[in-house]
Amino acid sequence: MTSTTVIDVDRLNLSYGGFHAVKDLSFQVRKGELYALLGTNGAGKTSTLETVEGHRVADSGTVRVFGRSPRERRAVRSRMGIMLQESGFSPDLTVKESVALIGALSRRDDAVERVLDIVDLKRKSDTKVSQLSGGEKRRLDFATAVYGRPELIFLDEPTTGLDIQSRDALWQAVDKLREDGSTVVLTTHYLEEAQQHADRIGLMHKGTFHQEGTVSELTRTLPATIRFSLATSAPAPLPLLADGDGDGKMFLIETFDLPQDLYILLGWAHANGVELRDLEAGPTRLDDVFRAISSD
Ligand SMILES: Nc1ncnc2c1ncn2[C@@H]1O[C@H](COP(=O)(O)OP(=O)(O)OP(=O)(O)O)[C@@H](O)[C@H]1O
Repeated sequence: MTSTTVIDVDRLNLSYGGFHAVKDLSFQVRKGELYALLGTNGAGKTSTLETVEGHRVADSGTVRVFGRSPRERRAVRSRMGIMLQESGFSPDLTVKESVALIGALSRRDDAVERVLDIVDLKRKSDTKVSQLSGGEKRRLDFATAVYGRPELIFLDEPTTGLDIQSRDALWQAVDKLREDGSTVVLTTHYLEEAQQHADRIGLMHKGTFHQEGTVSELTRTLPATIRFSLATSAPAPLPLLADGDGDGKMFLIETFDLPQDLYILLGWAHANGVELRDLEAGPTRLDDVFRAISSD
């Protein structure tokens, strides 16, 4: 563990009765990183995060947050902002009262108006929680992560139920928090958001990491694809190994060097006067990595 390590999980094990939900899991999150903990349903993400947040006790292994046990609530909790899947604000409180309550509970300093502005709920300040829409409730949940600019922020499926504008606004706010030095741990099933925003990803499956690394480290394990069709049969043999669709007109090329193979294919088409119809060159996406592990 170095001075820049914010979270240090070492050989964590968690069980429910006889069911071993998290198995010897180790990872670290460094200061300023956005670390995405992703995985298949039931992989153990929530159980792991609950332990890191100090809500659950490990069966074995150690968890350190800012170098201390997350169970040391006073020392550690005031430095964390946790946006749960549902915060459970009292339905009878107004939005403004709920945000003020976050301040009181977190013991962090901030101005309620500033937080309302960031989560775009100023116009709803005096509205009761029970009268908010699903997306507005989600933005109120986000206030728990924003209030007092916590050093460590947990975002548990933060954009579920948000429209595209609210999503963009949330990610802008997260970017701003990161500029101010916050470290972020994200879980989400929206893989394109993780692909776009995460520095590193821990990909869980059946209680352990299937892979861990940057987006490019994860996606480089699978080939990218080039797809096209030909209007007529090819006048010369294709320059690359391709799968056809049976009638010889649709082709799929799998490649670990997309720019190079695209260059070769376009050069071949040009030299032979061939029209490549419906040409699509797609880099490997996290979805592809996911599909590969889900079929294990
Ligand atoms: N209180 C509990 N009692 C028994 N089993 C549990 C309990 N909580 C979780 N589990 C089991 O532990 C495993 C991991 O659950 P967990 O909620 O950590 O997964 P997850 O990765 O967050 O899943 P999801 O993406 O579906 O939310 C699952 O198989 C789940 O059924």
